[in-house]
Amino acid sequence: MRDALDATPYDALLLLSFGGPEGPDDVVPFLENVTRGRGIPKERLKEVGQHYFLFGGVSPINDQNRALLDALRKDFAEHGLDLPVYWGNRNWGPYLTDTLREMVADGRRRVLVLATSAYASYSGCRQYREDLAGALATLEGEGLELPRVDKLRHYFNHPGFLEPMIEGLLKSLADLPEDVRAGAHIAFTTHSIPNASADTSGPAEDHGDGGAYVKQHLDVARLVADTVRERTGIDHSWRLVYQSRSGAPHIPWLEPDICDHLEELHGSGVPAVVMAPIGFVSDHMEVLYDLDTEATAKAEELGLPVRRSATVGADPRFAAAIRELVLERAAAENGRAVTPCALGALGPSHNLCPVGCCPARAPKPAAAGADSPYA
Ligand SMILES: CC1=C(CCC(=O)O)c2cc3nc(cc4[nH]c(cc5[nH]c(cc1n2)c(C)c5CCC(=O)O)c(CCC(=O)O)c4C)C(CCC(=O)O)=C3C
Ligand SMILES: [Fe+2]
Repeated sequence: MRDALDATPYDALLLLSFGGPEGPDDVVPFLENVTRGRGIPKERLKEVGQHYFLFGGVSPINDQNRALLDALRKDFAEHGLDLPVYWGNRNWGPYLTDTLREMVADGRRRVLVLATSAYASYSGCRQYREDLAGALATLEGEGLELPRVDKLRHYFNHPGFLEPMIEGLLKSLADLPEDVRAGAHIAFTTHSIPNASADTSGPAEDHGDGGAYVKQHLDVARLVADTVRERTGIDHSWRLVYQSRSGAPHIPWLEPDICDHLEELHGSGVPAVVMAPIGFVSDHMEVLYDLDTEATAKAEELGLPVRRSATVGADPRFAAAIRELVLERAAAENGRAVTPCALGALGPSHNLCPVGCCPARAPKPAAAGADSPYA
């Protein structure tokens, strides 16, 4: 029998995600929650609403988070790690504030947060930290004793995040017709963000020359492409491209867009493409609509064979990686020496976001970082 694992000082893990509508009546209020104070054009919102209505008003993201919760609980139980796992969202129920209130009622004092975003950026990191601060402020206003909240480091370069991604990509390549397979190009995709956010993503030392967001994605793309070459013997061409752009057209966002990229590839005689959404943790709406619907229709129009590879989702290797990250962080908090696990050229990401990491346009309190107003 294995020794029980110990996550002290932590007494709970909180899965913190985006949230999504669960039926047609939820779509408009959900989009209002997402875009409150963010200046997204009305036209774009109508369009995005249609994406959800196309799927019955249901985002797949909630079921994927339920599957991830199951995978985490199963993995923890199998390894004798007695750590309760909770779930709260930024934009739809179960709402973060309600979950945190429930955690306080259950007596949780040291909470470790797993956000469903693997990379540094305002949208993928600080915005979640702002939501945590907002939830803590609400609970403080209710006179509750606040738990201490920490956030797990970015896991984009953890083998448990990368291995399922590589396997999915190999599967998609194998699924292409044989005559075009060897010549297939890999389009690694992630969410486009404003250039200004990309340039200031990550700690200050990364700002300016593209920022941590692009650097981290390029590191993953290179690693995955290298591994595919080692395993297949084929050197596929690849590029990091972007999807799901919103915001006003005159504001520069990361480019090229996947659809423009497909057109360009077709024009230069590339025989097939695999789209690999390395920027996302699960097959949620951005993947189902922007890649599987829109970009796939574009490829069909061009007569370009295309496949889309799977995201990690609730893969048991990802759940195991989260367990390892939890134990790694617990050891660090206890002052024990640990060797953080990370592949690629960048090394393990910081445990505590430094002051000025992924700044917001308008500064707001953010928890679980060096500038947190909550210890
Ligand atoms: C970096 C990043 C991630 C990856 C990291 C992470 O996963 O957190 C991500 C994930 C997601 N984004 C999602 C949905 C939306 N994002 C929007 C808007 C925006 N996203 C942005 C960035 C990101 N977004 C940005 C810079 C905006 C512009 C407005 C702003 O500055 O805040 C809008 C408004 C309409 C639109 O413009 O599209 C929606 C509906 C969903 C849920 C999907 C589902 O329901 O299955 C998920 C997982
Ligand atoms: Fe988004």
